[in-house]
Amino acid sequence: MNVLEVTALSKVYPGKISTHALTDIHLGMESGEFVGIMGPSGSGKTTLLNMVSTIDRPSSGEVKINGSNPFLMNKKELSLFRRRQLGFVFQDFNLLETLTVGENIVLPLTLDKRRLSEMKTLLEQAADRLGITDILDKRIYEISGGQRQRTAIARAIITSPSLILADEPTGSLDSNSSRLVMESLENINRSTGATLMLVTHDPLAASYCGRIIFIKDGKLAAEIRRGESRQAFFQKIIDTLSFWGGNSHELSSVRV
Ligand SMILES: Nc1ncnc2c1ncn2[C@@H]1O[C@H](COP(=O)(O)OP(=O)(O)OP(=O)(O)O)[C@@H](O)[C@H]1O
Repeated sequence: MNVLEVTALSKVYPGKISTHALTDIHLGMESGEFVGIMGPSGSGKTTLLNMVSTIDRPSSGEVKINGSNPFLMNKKELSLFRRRQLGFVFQDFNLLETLTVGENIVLPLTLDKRRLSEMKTLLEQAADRLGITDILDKRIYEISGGQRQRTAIARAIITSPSLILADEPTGSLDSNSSRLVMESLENINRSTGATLMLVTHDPLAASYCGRIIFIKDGKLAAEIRRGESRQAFFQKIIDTLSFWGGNSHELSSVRV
C-alpha cells in the first residue's frame, strides 16, 4: 500500500476570476520514498503540499495517507492524525524562539502527553541523527539558520510520522547550511526509511531526492528518477527545468 495516494485531485480558488491551481493530479508515494516537487512559480506546488498536509481542502478528488482520507475526519481526529502521521518542515523553521532546542523538538510529544523517560530517549535519538546534541540547551535565538532547520527536522521526525512534508527547507539558508540540511534529510530517509515529500526551487536540494515530479500550470508535466550519481541527477534536473520552465536563468551560478 502506498503511504500517499492522490487521485484525480483538483483545486480551484474561487474569485472574480477563478484560478485552476491544480487539475486532475494523480500521484502515489511508496513507503521510504524521497520525492521532490518542482515547477515554475505559480505552477501549484504549494497548493499540492497544502492538500497533502491537510491545511486546505481539494475542490475534487481524493488524498489518502496510509489508506485514510483525512478530509473525512472530524476536527479532533484530524488534529491527532496530523500530529501522529505527518511531520512538517518549513522554510522559516516555525520554532518557538524563547524555548530551548530540546524543548522545541519534544513539543509534539508533550502535546501527546508521552512519558518523560520516553521523551528523553526519543529526543536523544533525534538530536543524534541531526548532529545537534551539543546545542539542546540553547535557545533558538542563540543558534544559526542551519541549526534551526536541523532542530525543526528533529521535531518533525520525533513522532516517526508516516510522511514528512518539507516546504522549501533550504530557502532561507546559505549553500553550506543547505547542503548539511539536505544531507540530514537524505540520511534520515536512508537510515529510518522515512517517507519524504519536498517542495523546492533549488536544483541542488532537489538532487538529494530519489524522484522528482515537475508541475506546470497545475498539471503533472514530467517525472525523473535518480540513478547512482547525485551529480548526474543534478544535471538532469537542470535540463528538465530548462525544458519545462522554472527559474533556469538563475541556474548558471549553481554548483553541485
Ligand atoms: N489562496 C489563494 N487564493 C487564490 N489563488 C491562489 C491562492 N493560493 C494560490 N493561488 C493561485 O494558485 C496558483 C498556484 O499557486 P501556488 O502557490 O500553489 O504555486 P507555487 O508553484 O507554489 O508557486 P511559488 O513557487 O511561487 O511558491 C497561482 O496562480 C496562485 O496565484
